[in-house]
Amino acid sequence: MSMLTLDRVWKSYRVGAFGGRELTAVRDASFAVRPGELVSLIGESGSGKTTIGRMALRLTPVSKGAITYDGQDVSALTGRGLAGYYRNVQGVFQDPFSSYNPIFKADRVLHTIRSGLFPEVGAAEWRKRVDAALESVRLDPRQVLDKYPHQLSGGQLQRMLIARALLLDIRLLIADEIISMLDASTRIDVLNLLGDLKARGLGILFITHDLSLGHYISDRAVILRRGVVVEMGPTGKVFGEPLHPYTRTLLSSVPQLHTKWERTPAGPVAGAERCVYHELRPDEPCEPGGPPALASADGDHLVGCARLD
Ligand SMILES: Nc1ncnc2c1ncn2[C@@H]1O[C@H](COP(=O)(O)OP(=O)(O)OP(=O)(O)O)[C@@H](O)[C@H]1O
Repeated sequence: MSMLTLDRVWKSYRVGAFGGRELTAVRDASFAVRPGELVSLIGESGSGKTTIGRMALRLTPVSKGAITYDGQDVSALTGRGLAGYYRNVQGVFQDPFSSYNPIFKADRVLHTIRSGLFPEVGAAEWRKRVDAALESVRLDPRQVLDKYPHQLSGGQLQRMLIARALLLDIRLLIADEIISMLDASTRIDVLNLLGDLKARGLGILFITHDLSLGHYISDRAVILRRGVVVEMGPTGKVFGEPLHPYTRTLLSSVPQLHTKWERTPAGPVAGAERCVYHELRPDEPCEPGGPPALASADGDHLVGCARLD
């Protein structure tokens, strides 16, 4: 069973002077994350990835549709239900420095959990749990405890946030661009760590604009373009046989050694004249606001209309 499910989720922001204009950041998005599964949510800057993560964490409300966790509508949670949700679901974000208060020692993020959520656990036992959580993110407690944020590297701070999530014994991690700011070797370490967590049964929504990283560890990939899921499925299929021209454009624009990287062009994507969606569903109309669902090309490999913009 899926733990986190997005069911036809929309998000509109009020923008412009006095909020007079509406910007639709997410349109009709549906996908799920299951226990022990890493789902990559991939798209360019501005495609709505962070908005989806923030809605799942209830940091911003859903405009239409529903996000459910174990079948319960996340928007409807209050009081204890909401507290219980955050015991199960936590987010880690791109900039680890912004999650720490520079005037407090970094391990405060680990200790405040005890007073807030585990007051029954004694100090010695908590210390043991903190050490175990740090070791499971491959940090040496002696090197990171009792330090201020500026005395630690971005990778160490990022891992400490993951350790915090583990101390909470969460079931789902929403990881938003968590490795973008890390150096190459630390990135691989954190990716490997996510692989370990997955093996322990954690579900992970891995938000990234970097296809090569998305490919490395993910079980399923969801490709987002301008707030619309254009393709999704097992990562091997999406990357091996991309069906939507946007996925192909993204894949072909992954920087390669010795070639100059051009950003993916704005506007209609190249190759949109072939629409696999309409080959599968020739009777669907193709018009703005058109086909809402994705068509199945091969089991759980789904594709959207290539012509909708
Ligand atoms: N609080 C907000 N108010 C108004 N518009 C917003 C708000 N947050 C995001 N947006 C807009 O919604 C769209 C999607 O933004 P979002 O941050 O979700 O994209 P993203 O794919 O995560 O991009 P990035 O990788 O750059 O963070 C963008 O056009 C953005 O400007």
